[in-house]
Amino acid sequence: MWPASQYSHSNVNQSSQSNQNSQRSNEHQNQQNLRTLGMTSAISMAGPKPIDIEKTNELKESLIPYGVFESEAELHHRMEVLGALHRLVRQWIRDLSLKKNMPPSVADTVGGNIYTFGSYRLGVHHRGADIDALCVAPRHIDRSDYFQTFYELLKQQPQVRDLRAVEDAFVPVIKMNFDGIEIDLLFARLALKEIPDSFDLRDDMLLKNLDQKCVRSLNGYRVTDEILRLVPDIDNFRLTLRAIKLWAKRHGIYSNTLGYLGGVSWAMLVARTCQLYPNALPATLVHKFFLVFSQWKWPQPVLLKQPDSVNLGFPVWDPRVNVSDRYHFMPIITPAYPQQNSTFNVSASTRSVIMEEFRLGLSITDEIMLGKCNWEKLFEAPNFFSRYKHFIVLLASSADCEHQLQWCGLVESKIRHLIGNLERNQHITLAHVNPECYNSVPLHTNNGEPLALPPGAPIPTDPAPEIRKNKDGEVIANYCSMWFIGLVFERTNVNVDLTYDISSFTKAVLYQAESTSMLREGMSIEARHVRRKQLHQYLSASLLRRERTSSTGKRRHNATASAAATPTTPGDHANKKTKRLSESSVSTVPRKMLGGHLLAIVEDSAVHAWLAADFVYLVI
Ligand SMILES: Nc1ncnc2c1ncn2[C@@H]1O[C@H](COP(=O)(O)OP(=O)(O)OP(=O)(O)O)[C@@H](O)[C@H]1O
Ligand SMILES: [Mg+2]
Ligand SMILES: [Mg+2]
Repeated sequence: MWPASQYSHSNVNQSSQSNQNSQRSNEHQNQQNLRTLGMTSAISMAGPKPIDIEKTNELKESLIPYGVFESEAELHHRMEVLGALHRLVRQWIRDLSLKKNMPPSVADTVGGNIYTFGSYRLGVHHRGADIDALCVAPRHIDRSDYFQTFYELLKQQPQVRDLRAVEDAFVPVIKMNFDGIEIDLLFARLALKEIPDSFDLRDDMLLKNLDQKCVRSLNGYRVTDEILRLVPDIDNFRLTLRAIKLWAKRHGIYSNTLGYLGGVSWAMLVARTCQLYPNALPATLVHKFFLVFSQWKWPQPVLLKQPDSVNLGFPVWDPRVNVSDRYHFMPIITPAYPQQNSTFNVSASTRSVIMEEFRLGLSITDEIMLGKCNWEKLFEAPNFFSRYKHFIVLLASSADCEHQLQWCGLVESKIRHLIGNLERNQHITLAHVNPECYNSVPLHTNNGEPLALPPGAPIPTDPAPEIRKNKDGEVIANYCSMWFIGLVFERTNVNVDLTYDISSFTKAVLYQAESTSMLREGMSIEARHVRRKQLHQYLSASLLRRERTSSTGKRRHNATASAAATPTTPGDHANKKTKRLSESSVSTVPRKMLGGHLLAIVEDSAVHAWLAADFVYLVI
């Protein structure tokens, strides 16, 4: 039987719900008060005034409607899921040890553990968030075993859905949905004969002789552990971080993949704020967070402590040594050896979007602290779609639900390269990617067969429209996901050619899919320019209106617009391009071919563009 208490210290989620945990945080606080936290002394040691207590209570209340806190039953379910996973790991390691000719008496003692990290371990995960966990195995169990036999074992479990292995990633991971809970499970093999039950992974020397992938996999746990140790008061840190994470999600700047900040980066910024105001309460800490980071002199790094001087030869972030580290836009450095910049994906565009949000956050929290408005204002989602006149819509389609999950993962992980390409275009001042992924629901005919429609087309009823089929004559369902990028141009009345920026991106994605044998029939990627008034062709009016209503987390929208985006197969582009142009809403505009590029002369001199996977031309 899996001992739940084994995890009570590392897995407790809301400290207010656990005496044991708040006891731990008090002890922790006392220890922390004895030493200076962080790289500098505190900005203010001031304790709370009655108004801070009042504002903090209001803050806590205002978070509730957003599903930030889980119920006891939901928390309990997570513990059960972890228990089941732990038993599976133990069973797998034992069976495999026997298969590797280990005597049963020894196989019974080699152990193996699950360690949680990330937001769940920090105690700040919101409802529906994933659990990040690390499977730690003794030395005779290999990474290849993990991706073969353990994967197979998981596959046999009736509670496991959406199982996928990402073996060649920078940090290899098995992802799954275990009885309703999303799990990211990493693997590390230690150079030890056995892994005792409550084994501590803090010792840097454990990393000696481990391979890079194991070191990176252990890093998440070690970082989370260190963050908790480096904040002066864990409860205040947690509530502040919950508020900041919610704010960042609502404002579309929560995504490591897309070049904004991910959970661990937000945690470190909040931890630094807590160090600078060690006795402040969450309301003040949220306010000070915006004060500190709206003024931060990037690329000056954010560090939670003096980096360790361990030297085991693993690469660490150090701009004195690595020239490339000097070009990072917003370094936020993890506190455990080997220290890394957690914001490697941030670009000039994403940093300017984040900084603008910090400034707005400061002015709103100024008002809140003065009693001029309440916390809801901080969590109001700005309307992304009314902010820009021009957008690029990126469409990723495939023929099957499972393919779509994989395909979207790959495309999303590459979007920052498209942003990079657009940023380098001299006519573009800002390329602002919205981290939301919108899904268009496959449409069906009266016979229940799937249906694809070109953008802008009304949904036909009778006669039944053309059904897309593969080479074997089977009907192809169309799953299409969309991302939107808002564009700001430097000026109007110039010609802007985005052909290369777009096509180099789509080609690179297709190339990668092909070279990793991921590409399947029906998978396609396409980028189109749309103007604000054309957005209704992609997003339903209610969704466009809903921009301001509440919801948390990374949403996957169903964008049931009057028309679903047209999926294409990679070989389809040439035909589709001509077709799309002739169907375009600007078909009355005179056109002529210029040097292989279509030039559109737009009478109202507004920006116009046609984008295809391999063709883009803008006239401003
Ligand atoms: N860019 C990164 N650099 C360093 N560590 C990272 C990075 N991204 C993820 N990690 C590690 O993996 C952990 C889990 O990542 P994940 O994206 O699930 O974030 P999280 O902190 O758990 O927040 P969320 O609530 O969004 O899941 C992080 O806490 C961190 O330890
Ligand atoms: Mg997580
Ligand atoms: Mg995760």
